[in-house]
Parts: sequence; structure tokens; C-alpha cells
Amino acid sequence: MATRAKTGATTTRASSRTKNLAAPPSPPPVAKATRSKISKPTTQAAASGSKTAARNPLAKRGNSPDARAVPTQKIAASQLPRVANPKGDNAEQEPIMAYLRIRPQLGDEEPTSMPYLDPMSDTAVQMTDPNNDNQDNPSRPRFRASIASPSSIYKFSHVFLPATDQAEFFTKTTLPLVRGLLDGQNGLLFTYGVTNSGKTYTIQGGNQPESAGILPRTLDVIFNSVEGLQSDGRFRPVRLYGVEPSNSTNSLVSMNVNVSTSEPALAEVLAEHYSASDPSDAYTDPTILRLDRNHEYSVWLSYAEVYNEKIFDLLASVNEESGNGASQIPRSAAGPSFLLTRKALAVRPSPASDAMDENGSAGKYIAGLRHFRVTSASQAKDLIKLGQLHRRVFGTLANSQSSRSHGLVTIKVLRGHRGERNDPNSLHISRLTLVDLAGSERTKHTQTTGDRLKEAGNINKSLMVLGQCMEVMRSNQKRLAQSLAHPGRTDTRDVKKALAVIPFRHSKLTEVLMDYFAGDGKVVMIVNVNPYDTGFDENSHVMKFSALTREVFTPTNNAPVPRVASPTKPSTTNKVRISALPIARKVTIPLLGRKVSEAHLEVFEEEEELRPDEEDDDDDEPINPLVDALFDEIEELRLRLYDAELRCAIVEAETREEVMKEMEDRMFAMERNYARRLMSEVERNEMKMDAKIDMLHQTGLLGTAVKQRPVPPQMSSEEDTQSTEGIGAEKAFIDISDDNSESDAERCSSPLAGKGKKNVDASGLKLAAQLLAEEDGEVAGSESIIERSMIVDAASGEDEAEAASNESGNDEDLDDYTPPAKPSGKSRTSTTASKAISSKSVPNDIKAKQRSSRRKSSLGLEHQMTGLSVLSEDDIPGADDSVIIVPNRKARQVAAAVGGPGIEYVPRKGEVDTVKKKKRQLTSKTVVTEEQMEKVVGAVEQRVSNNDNGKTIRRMRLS
Ligand SMILES: Nc1ncnc2c1ncn2[C@@H]1O[C@H](COP(=O)(O)OP(=O)(O)OP(=O)(O)O)[C@@H](O)[C@H]1O
Repeated sequence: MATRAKTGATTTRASSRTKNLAAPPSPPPVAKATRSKISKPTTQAAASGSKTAARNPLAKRGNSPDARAVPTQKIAASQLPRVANPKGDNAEQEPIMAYLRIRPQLGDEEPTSMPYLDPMSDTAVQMTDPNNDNQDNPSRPRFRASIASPSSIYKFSHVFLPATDQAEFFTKTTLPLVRGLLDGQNGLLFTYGVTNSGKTYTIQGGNQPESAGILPRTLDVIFNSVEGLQSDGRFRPVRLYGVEPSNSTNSLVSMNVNVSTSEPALAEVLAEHYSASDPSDAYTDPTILRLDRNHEYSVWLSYAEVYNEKIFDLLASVNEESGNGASQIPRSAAGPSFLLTRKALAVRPSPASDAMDENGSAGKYIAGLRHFRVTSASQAKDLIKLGQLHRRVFGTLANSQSSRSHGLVTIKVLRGHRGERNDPNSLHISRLTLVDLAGSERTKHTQTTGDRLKEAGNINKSLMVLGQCMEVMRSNQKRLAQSLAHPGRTDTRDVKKALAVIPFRHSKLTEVLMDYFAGDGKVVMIVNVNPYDTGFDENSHVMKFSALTREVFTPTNNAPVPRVASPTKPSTTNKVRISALPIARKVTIPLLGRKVSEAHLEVFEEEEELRPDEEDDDDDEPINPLVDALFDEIEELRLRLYDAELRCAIVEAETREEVMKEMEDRMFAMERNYARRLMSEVERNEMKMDAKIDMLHQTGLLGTAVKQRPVPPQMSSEEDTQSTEGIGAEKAFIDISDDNSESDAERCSSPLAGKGKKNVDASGLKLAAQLLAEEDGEVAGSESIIERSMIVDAASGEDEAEAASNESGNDEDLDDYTPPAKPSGKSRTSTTASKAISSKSVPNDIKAKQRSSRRKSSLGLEHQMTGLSVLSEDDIPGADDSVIIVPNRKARQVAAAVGGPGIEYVPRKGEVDTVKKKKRQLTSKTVVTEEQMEKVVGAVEQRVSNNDNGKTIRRMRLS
């Protein structure tokens, strides 16, 4: 037997049957366990007993002494809902267990509250789209980019909140599977979720001792429980259900993977930085499961990855070639370089001899995947680390340790009776596979391109196919259940024939796992969600997948009818052909060591070998070329879509940035322009207003004549002349009512209203002429003075005496009004002198000439003033036409009390009227109705008339 096994010509099938039903704690019904092909009468008898038990699962589960002896499992089993097996046999079915784990918030960069996930109970969560801000107002139109439902409630077997620790999580989700494994039952656990949601943390754990994940804890519990019950490992598992005599090549020592002593050279270089100081090694889960001490156990480990739709053995020794220059990889001075060659493994159907019954399938296995016997938890953990080292772990923007492949760790336990150590028929094989799925990729967020994009496409393909398998399984089961519920309506056999093909073969991942879904043990799915930095839409898809999965049932008791299988055909490996050329990739692995910063690896990935006889696949699943082509098409389109979206996002971002910059520049330029214009306008306004106020002063009505203000610098020489004229003219616009005898009508009339000579007060003209002389900045000789004096005389005429009396009038009627200064002595003298000249020494004809000339000049001046008034109004931006200048604050108060805007106080010389100034700066136009104006004017006049001796200066401009 041993000899045959060594040659590899014969393999055996271990028995799946419980031989001693009375032996406590006998396991519950075994799913697909293996049985030796070399049958013995005793084995057959036992198998027969087992067969009976297998067909009566309830008796085996609930009523058997074994079940009573294993309380943990009994509780776990009793919690599960049961349904009739759609296959029509007596096997029980359980839904796939789905657990939700919510990742806690990490660091400060993420928001403090879960934005869209609301745990409602231990088994339900509500997801609400945070962008759906129209919830409160249904009448408002909804524009949502997302196709996911805005709010949904999802149910799970259990919801684990962020505070859940690893120990509790392991106990509730995985321990029942470990119990099943040691009791001979198969199990599958996989984590599902988007990148960075905590899948790897759940499976492998964190850096802290207590944060060990479910994989190291599983190994701890297994070795805690089998302590003292380990067999010598004389048989080893092959394929899915086969056993064969073990040989030395499968021991860790023989393959130089005794990690405690010597590792492969690559691992020596790299792993020392990876594993030397891993604090989680120090932790051991203390849980011990009680086992039947009449049995002995051997534990086998394999570690595979599905990467880019290829399967690789992560524990296979790698052919390496260290830094000898053979590779084209640019060598780093700091780090070592390796050329690795690894070969993709094929998934093959097990030979029919492995099948448990004639009609049954023996399942598919990964051809060439090596299993290593491990005798302690620490040894197993080291082996896992070696596998992780080989696993492709690339840093992406989303997660520096993102898993780019699906990692499958399979633990196989061979259990045999102590009394029948040499009998392979006494062996049970059970297996537990823990799968760390790669994250569903967010290409937009991770800026995935090139190789990463291809990886993403393949990852998504695997997950998509997994979802499709679930969907088809669910609909098949529904149809069968309906048919069984109404047996008269349709023939169940017809329904079975019409069931849709489950597309397991469309991805390597589902192909490898299909036996679990097809009824080979319990399936547990862990849904990892990170609601802090992952989008609502992405997690919605994950949730939908989990909701779908929970509706799929897997048979938990699928023990087939045992039969003696024919010997396995010898391997035809020598006739293999390589399906494609090797693919070379360059990998850079960052290291944690001080000396070595990174290692460059060149990986040659050989395609899987296909046997000639495998080209016509003998799989029972029909191949539909159209479906395959459509899948390829979908993948192609998906990749192109990702690529296009990525490019669009980049272009959009760049365009936005450019436009923003341009707009910013423009805004700055506009701001500068406006500020400059505003300042110049304010200055101009101030100049003009000051000039006007100066005119008032110079008329002597508001105080002593002030010195001439400088002409605004922006005025040209041409403007200068005009402005000089304007100033003089504007002075003439001042309606001077310096005596109380002036009629109301005259006082209220605007000097602009008539624009005629009679509206121009004689005193005003006189002063205007004087001002003109002063503004010219020179005394142009006596003639010009005489000329101007004549003009004044002619203009004043009969009003002269009145004007003279007004000059000496009492102006103390207004409390804060400063009486105008007396005209300067020079002016007065000039006037008097001119009068003297005119009356005494000038002949009559000359007088007449002078009179006509004076009349002309007067008319010219009047004309100039009229013109300038227009110029003045139009020229001053923001000039307020509705302004009333009142002589003092009190008057303003009175006017303001009566109501009506536009009341201005004319300050004394040197006094600053801040209100007016501010008003000017704001250049706000006040609109005053005629009615308001009249009211104000009336009030002012009233006030003025109440003060007998007051002088009122008002200026009204009615626009
Ligand atoms: N329950 C948790 N408690 C504390 N930290 C956690 C938890 N879950 C995840 N993390 C941390 O979140 C980060 C991302 O987790 P992890 O690497 O497991 O994500 P992932 O889903 O495996 O990502 P990928 O699919 O890209 O491999 C890690 O730093 C991990 O330590």
C-alpha cells in the first residue's frame, strides 16, 4: 500500500462514514468526506450504518448522542432555519450565513459619524443616501446620479458594530465552522467588501496581539483542541476527497520550509523584515474544543491565490535568481533583486473514482496545489506568512496594503480512528477554506491605470460572477421549491432539467469554490463595510449582494452513497502543453528593514498547463460559447469604461483648475480697476464739492473768503480754463437771500429754474466777478478791475443799496452760523475806486459805451454760468440733485424731523461735515419727491423766518 502510494499510481479515498455511532462525541453528518477505495467487510458495514444515518439527518443531528455531546454545535445548528432540500433528497438546507461587520473610524481625517449607515438592531441596518437631500420635501424634483435606492433596510444573520473585538467576532462567526471542521464537516468563509473595508483585518488581523484575525485564531483553536491527538501523518489528502500514503516530500523539512529553522532563500531575505517583530505572534486564542479522544488528527495547510484569473500556489518554492543581472529590471543599489518564476495552476475535475456515488461529481480541485502538514499553530502561522509574502500585495492610493488577489487558505483535517491507523478507509477528510477576497475596485478613487486597471477588471469579474452564481442558484432553488410545493402542477424532473446553468466556470474563483456552493458544507459570508470613506453607491452594491446571498441555501448534509471507486488513471503530465507564453511582470516590494529599502522582483507567470484530453472539457457544465463571448465583451467594455471615466475625470479636473485660475486673475484685475476708478471718482467729487463750498466761502456768506483750492490734478489745461469759469459761474448760482425782505417765492425758486438775469442776484454777480479776479490769480491791472467793477455795477443797478445794506445786516439769527467775513479791504477799495472813476472822470459817451459793454459782459457771464451749471451737474458723478444745503446743524435737525432726505449741512471753514463726506463717498442718489422737498423747504423757511435776523443760504436743485 505504502509502495503504491509512493509511486503515485494509486490513491485511496478515506471513508466519510462514522464507523462508531456510539462513540462520543461523534460528529454530525459529514458532508462530502472521502473513503478508501480498498474496501473491507468491516468498513462496508460501518459505511452501511453511516449511510442509514446519512439518509436520516434529523436523527443524526438532533437525536444522536453525538449531537447532545456537542452543545456548541447543537446551539449553532438549532439557530439555523431549515428548508426542504430542493434537490428532492433528504438533505437539509441552510441559508448562507451573512454577517455584517462595520469598520471603525480610523484617524482624524475621516468624519466622526457614520454618514449613511444606521444600525437598527442586531440583525438589520438602514442605509440612506446622504445625497438625497430632497427627502423632507417630496414636492421638490429629485435629481440623483445614483441608481441605488435612496434608503433601504438590509438584514443579516448578525450585525457587528465597530466596537466589536476580534475575539467576539471569531467566536460568533468562525468557531462553529472550526467545530464542524474537527467533526468532519466542510466549511467556507469568505469576506466581501470594497477596498479598505477591513477584509484582510478580519481574516488575518492587525498588528496588536489581541487583534489577531480569524485565521490565526482558527489555527490556535485547532491545535489547542488536537493537542495529544495528532497522528503521525502517514496519509495525506489529495485532490478534493482523495487520500494517499504520505511521503517525505510533503513535510516542511523536505521542502526546506521548516520556517523555524530554514526557509527558502527568498523568504530569508524578505521575510525577516516582514515577520521578525510581529506582535500578533505572541497571542494565542485560548479556546479549546472537546474532541473524541478515540480519534487522531493530522492537519494540512495549503495557500493559493487567484490573481488576474490565474491560480498560483503561494507555498510553492520559487525558482529564484538573485541579482545576477539576468533580468532586465533596473537594479536598486539598496535592494536585492529576484527573478521569480511561478506557474499558474489549473482547476481540474476529480476523477470519477473519487466520486461518492455513480451519478455524483467528485468535484474540482486545483491541480498541483501543495498541502503541508503542520503540527503546531506557530508553524502554521509561519507558513501562512510565507504565503503572504508571496502573495501579490501592491500599494494603491486607496490602501497601501491593498490585496490585489483573492487569497484562499485551506485547512484540511484528516481524522482516523486510533485502532485503525493503517486503514485509509477509516479516515475522514474535512476542509475549511478561508477566503480573503480582493476589494471591489474603485477605479475613480484610486486612479487605477494600466496593470492596476486590468487587475481591477479581473477582480470585478470574479466578484460579478460570484454574484451571478448566487442569483442563478437562488432562482433555481425558488423554482424547485415552487415545483415541490405544488407537485401536481409541474413535473419536478422537468423543472430540474430546465434549471439554469450556474456560471461557476466563468471565473477561476467560483470554479474553485463551486463545490462548497453546490452542497459541500456550510458557507459563511462576512460583509465588510467602511462607511467613513467609502461611497454610498459602492456599499449599496455590497449590501445588495449580501441580501442576495442570504437567500441562497446550501445543503449541509450531502452524504452520497458510498461505492468502491476504480483506480485513478496515471497522470499524463508528461504530455502537457503550455497554453500560452509566460508573462513577465515587474514587482517592487517595499521592505521594512533598515538596510534593505525595497526588493525588485521579476515574476514570470507561466500559464496553466492543459492536458490534451482537457481541451474537450468533460465537465458536466455545458459550455456556451455565446455566454463566454458575452462575458469577455462585458469585461472589455467595463475596462474601456473605467479607462474613459478616468480620463474624463482627469480632464475635468484639469479644466476646472485652469478656468478657476483664469477667473481668479480676471477678478483680481477687475477689483484693481474698480478700486482705482472709485478712488479717482471720490477724489474728483471731493474736489468739485470743495470748490463749490469754497465759492460759498468766497462769496463771504459763509465766512471769510478762503484761499483758492488747487485745481484737481487730473484736469487738463483746457479743463482748467473751463473749470475756472465754472467755479465763477457756479458761485453765481448761489441764491443769496441775505435779507428778510426777500419774498418766499424768490427764496424757493431755484437759480437754475429761470436761468435769466433776474434770477442772478446782484450781490452774487458782484462776488462772482470778484472771485473771478481772485481765481485768475492776478490783478490784471486797474482797467480790468474797473471793467469788472463796471460789470458788477451794471448788474447790480438799483439793487446796490439793498445789497450794501444786506452786507451790514444782522446775521446772528442762527446759533452756530458764522457770519461771513467782510469782503477784503482790497476788493472793497477796488470797488469803491472803480465807482469813483466811473462817476467822476469818465465822459458820457464813454459811459454809454461802458454801459453797453457791461450789459454784454453781464449777459455773457450769465450765459457762462448757465452753461456751467449744466456742466457742473453732468460732470460730477453721483452729484445729488436733490440736496438741500442748510446753514447749520440745527436747521438740518429741523429739516430731518420734518422728513425728507438730502438735507446737508454747510460746515464752517475748517469744519468737517462727516455725514456729508460719507454721503459723497457713497455717491448715493437720494430721490426726493417734490412734496417732500416743499415740506423741507417750508420747514427751513419757517425756522428761518422765526429768527428775524437770520441769513439763509439754500441751494435747491430740482432734478
Ligand atoms: N475592525 C477594525 N478595527 C480596527 N482597524 C481596522 C478594522 N478593520 C479594518 N481596520 C484597518 O483598516 C485598514 C484597512 O483594512 P484592510 O486592509 O483589512 O482592508 P481590506 O478590505 O482588506 O482592503 P483591500 O481589499 O484593499 O485589501 C487597515 O489599516 C486595518 O488595520
